[in-house]
Amino acid sequence: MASILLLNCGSSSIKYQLLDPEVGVPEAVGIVQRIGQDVSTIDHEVGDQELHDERRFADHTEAVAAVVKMFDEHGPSLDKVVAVGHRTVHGGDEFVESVEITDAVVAKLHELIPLAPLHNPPAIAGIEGAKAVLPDVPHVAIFDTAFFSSLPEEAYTYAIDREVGRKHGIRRYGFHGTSHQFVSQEAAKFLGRPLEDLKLIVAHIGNGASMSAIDGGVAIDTSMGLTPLEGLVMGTRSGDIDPGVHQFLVGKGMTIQEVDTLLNKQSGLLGMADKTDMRDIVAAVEAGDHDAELALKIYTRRIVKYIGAYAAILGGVDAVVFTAGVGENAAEVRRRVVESLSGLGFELDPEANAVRSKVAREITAPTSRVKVLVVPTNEELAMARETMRVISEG
Ligand SMILES: Nc1ncnc2c1ncn2[C@@H]1O[C@H](COP(=O)(O)OP(=O)(O)O)[C@@H](O)[C@H]1O
Ligand SMILES: CC(=O)OP(=O)(O)O
Ligand SMILES: [Mg+2]
Repeated sequence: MASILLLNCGSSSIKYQLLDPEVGVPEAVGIVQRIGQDVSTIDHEVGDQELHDERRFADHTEAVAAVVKMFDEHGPSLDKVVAVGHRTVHGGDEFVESVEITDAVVAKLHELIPLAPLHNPPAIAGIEGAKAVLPDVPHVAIFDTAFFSSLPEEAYTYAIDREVGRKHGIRRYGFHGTSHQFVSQEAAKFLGRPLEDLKLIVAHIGNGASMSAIDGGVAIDTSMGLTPLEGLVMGTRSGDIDPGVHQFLVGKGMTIQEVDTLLNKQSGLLGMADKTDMRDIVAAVEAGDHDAELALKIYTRRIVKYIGAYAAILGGVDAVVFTAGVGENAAEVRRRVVESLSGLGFELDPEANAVRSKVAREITAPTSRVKVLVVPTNEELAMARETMRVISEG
């Protein structure tokens, strides 16, 4: 029995699991939410016990301590943990694959904070918090950016002055890589075809959202860029926008910091319709709310645009794959996207699309020119496997 503790520290949350990668079924699963707000919550599931607590966690350090306390009080014991895997969003140029975390690695992660200000500080807090409690086991950093280190030069280079680009390391990195890779492998298994033969478009649509074009298992393009702001419309992020907006708003009296906060935290679904959660958006649309309807149209249109672009870049597409919180659960989003693509031969199977399930499934009709799949992601399982690989090779 080799239990691995997996920590996925987001900007305001920590998702965690205790998992033996060979068994695949978690021994414990939990989530801390609304870290830093007036009331935070922690939910810890072990066996058929579901524990819930509400308290303020001022930061990720306090939240990690609360997670450890849950394990101490309700189990399972962390004594048999052999390694800890940490989701680490930005690896920059420095890290193109997972690494065992040393003090030097933590120092580099600090240097990368400007590239992922919402994501890297929580990861560092998670690493420091978990190392304090489990100092004698290896800790492994698994980078969102690693899977996209295969991007061709013409996909990762921005069309700006090349000296400025090189000097400051301005390039597309791509994020959610662990999920894009895992889901593409699962899609190949579902289709019963070798991944090497498949042209796939993966849409990882959660609170943060990104798409990728994957040719034979290799990522050749992705929608997130230097930072996790580019690309799709997200819960609070604008995604693609005219870069001229920055200068324009600064001219109107905003500071560049305020513009950055606007685009990262006050835009997307929240900015357009006052709600970040797709369940609330869909409910508002059903109630006839015009802002929510417009937000959903903009949101789905962006996904449709990327599908068209990536089908063209790939030179054909075998399957489009939806995953993550919205992709797996929001049938209305999938319906709108697939129906918009009818001109390209996409044909939705409405009954299959309405099914709620935790397993991979197809949601298009047998006559559809392109298959559309829903494939649940499991970043924690992929992270556990990766952690085992690093420590056994280490
Ligand atoms: N049943 C549901 N129907 C529609 N959307 C859902 C449902 N459950 C979750 N979501 C959406 O998924 C999002 C969370 O997705 P997730 O992949 O967990 O995101 P993240 O990892 O970025 O926190 C929520 O903000 C919500 O918009
Ligand atoms: C990189 C990123 O956007 O991550 P998340 O979806 O967890 O916010
Ligand atoms: Mg996520």
